[in-house]
Amino acid sequence: MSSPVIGVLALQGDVREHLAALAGAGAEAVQVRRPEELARVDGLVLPGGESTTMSKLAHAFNLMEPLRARVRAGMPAYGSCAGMIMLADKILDPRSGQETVGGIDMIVRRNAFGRQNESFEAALDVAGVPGGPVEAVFIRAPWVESTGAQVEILARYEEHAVAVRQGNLLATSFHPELTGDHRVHEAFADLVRTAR
Ligand SMILES: NC(=O)CC[C@H](N)C(=O)O
Repeated sequence: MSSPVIGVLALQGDVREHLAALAGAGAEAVQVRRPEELARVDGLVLPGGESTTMSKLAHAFNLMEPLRARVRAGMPAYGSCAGMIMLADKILDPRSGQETVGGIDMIVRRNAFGRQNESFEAALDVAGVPGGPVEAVFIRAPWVESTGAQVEILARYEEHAVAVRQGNLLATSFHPELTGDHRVHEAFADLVRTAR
């Protein structure tokens, strides 16, 4: 089967790292900054960065409604960290005017791990990612506060859900794009192939 074309939302954040991880996972990876570019991809990664800024830029680039429409229509999407926040139906503690694309029936808490623990790493078993624990890098990460019935929790750190899936939507609190381990991106690329 030909490799799927996977976009990385390139408004802000660690776009390059996701492009490299997708290439490492055998996908064709392209940047998405305009509605025409979004229309051409089979799946989309929403990177880590700053969800408030990403939300504002998505509006400024006329991407918010097209993103919502494609997610509603079933396009596979994967959000890491700020990208997870973008895929959440609800933010517990949004900045004023902060909106999300939504799609995953969950409430997330931004910067949830707090000052003492702003950045840390942990080896986590992630359901659907074979081959042993994933080295998970958390940077001012959100956690999932609560989920609806359709949401599958794929990983937890302590008692908190930090990786989830609902249908074709995948989200992690952590940043697999920073470790050189491409298994999470491979799992997402498989999801995109299956959905095509
Ligand atoms: N590394 C990250 O993506 C941080 C996310 C950031 N704290 C936010 O609220 O968007």
